[in-house]
Amino acid sequence: MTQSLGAQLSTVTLYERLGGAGGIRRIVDGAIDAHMRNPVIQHRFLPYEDRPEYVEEVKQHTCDFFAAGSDGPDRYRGRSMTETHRGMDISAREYEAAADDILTTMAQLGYDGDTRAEVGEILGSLKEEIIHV
Ligand code: HEM
Repeated sequence: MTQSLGAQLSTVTLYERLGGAGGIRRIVDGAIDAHMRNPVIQHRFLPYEDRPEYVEEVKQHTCDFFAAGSDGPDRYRGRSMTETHRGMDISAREYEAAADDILTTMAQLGYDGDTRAEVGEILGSLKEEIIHV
């Protein structure tokens, strides 16, 4: 019997639909580039421009974080979301700008609406751990 689309989707992890480690890396690279150009949040990221090794480390942590959160391999060794963003006093507007950058990058890379919505939900679930902490 042919599987319904819903049943097929439930057997393919989000990690696989994101294109695994390579796909996630393209999303993270594109999103960080977008953050650097986004007037709402660029001031948070531009100071790191002259620390390429550190940016690479944070990008690697972010890739591992996305992998772990999408049913891929769990190698995340970075800090918790609250610990990472504590003291930055990130506003809801800044949070939305960062989430928009990620979802817009995904649209530009050709990810379908369902996959983008799923990532959007995961991002939404992290909001309270990131803003005003
Ligand atoms: C949308 C949801 C967000 C997620 C999933 C997220 C995730 C992460 C992760 C995984 C790291 C690396 C942690 C580590 O290396 O230990 C990180 C670092 C960072 N994030 Fe976020 N973040 C989000 C939103 C934001 C927002 C809205 C801002 C500011 C407007 C922000 C600013 C930063 C900065 C500046 C760093 C580098 C911190 C440092 O090491 O000094 N993030 N984030």
